[in-house]
Amino acid sequence: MIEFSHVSKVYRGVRALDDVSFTVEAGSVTGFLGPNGAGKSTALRILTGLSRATSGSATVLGRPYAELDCPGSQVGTLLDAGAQHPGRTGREILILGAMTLGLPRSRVDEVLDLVGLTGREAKRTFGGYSLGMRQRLGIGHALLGRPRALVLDEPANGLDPQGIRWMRGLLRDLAGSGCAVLLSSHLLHEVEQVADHIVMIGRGRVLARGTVDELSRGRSLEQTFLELTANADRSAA
Ligand SMILES: Nc1ncnc2c1ncn2[C@@H]1O[C@H](COP(=O)(O)OP(=O)(O)OP(=O)(O)O)[C@@H](O)[C@H]1O
Repeated sequence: MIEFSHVSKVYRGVRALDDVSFTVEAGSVTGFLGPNGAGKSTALRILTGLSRATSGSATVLGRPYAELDCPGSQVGTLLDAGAQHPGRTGREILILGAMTLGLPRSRVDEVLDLVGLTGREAKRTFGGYSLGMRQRLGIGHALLGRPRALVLDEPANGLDPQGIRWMRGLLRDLAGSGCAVLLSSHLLHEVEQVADHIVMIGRGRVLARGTVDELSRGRSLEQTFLELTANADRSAA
């Protein structure tokens, strides 16, 4: 469903990704974990056609993102919740997204309901939105076209505890209906609760992948994460 195959990316001498391979199956949530600068955003940008791999390939639904027909209705993406015009209202942003995808306006109301934004909040301009509201709107925007794959970069960032619980339920429901969900996060505890599979990267390389149980091996996921990333730092030094 989502596949990275031997993806490497070099930015002017900086190796941001080094031979990254993993898959995300339909009907599952994969948490993509790594410390700052590990290469998570670079990988997600390559997957969604915003950046080009130096070598290797990344595909969604069997094809590179740029080659998908109407990608917005097949793959939902949220890479930067702040990337909207500050003068547009939340509703206008969703209406524009719905129009681009050829969807009726009724879908906008469904999505607002799904992400828990009230009619009053939807009438406010994006510039006045809190980070949590931006995340909710961004997730709603990603879901407009009822995509079969969802790619989210730090979606829980800025959400309050109720928001985090809401998102967990939403992602589980989406996976339950067959969607392939890939999300990056720093929130280990949160990822532990929502993900079926984990991929840990450090310094651009996959350090470990497997189920939460396989990776934590009776300890906390945090301990495994800290140990693996420290080892990666030591071997790079
Ligand atoms: N456009 C760019 N030009 C040069 N180097 C870049 C560029 N984008 C990312 N990098 C470098 O690539 C590496 C990976 O960065 P990336 O943003 O993918 O990491 P990340 O895991 O998403 O980090 P964070 O959790 O801090 O967002 C870093 O060393 C970063 O400095």
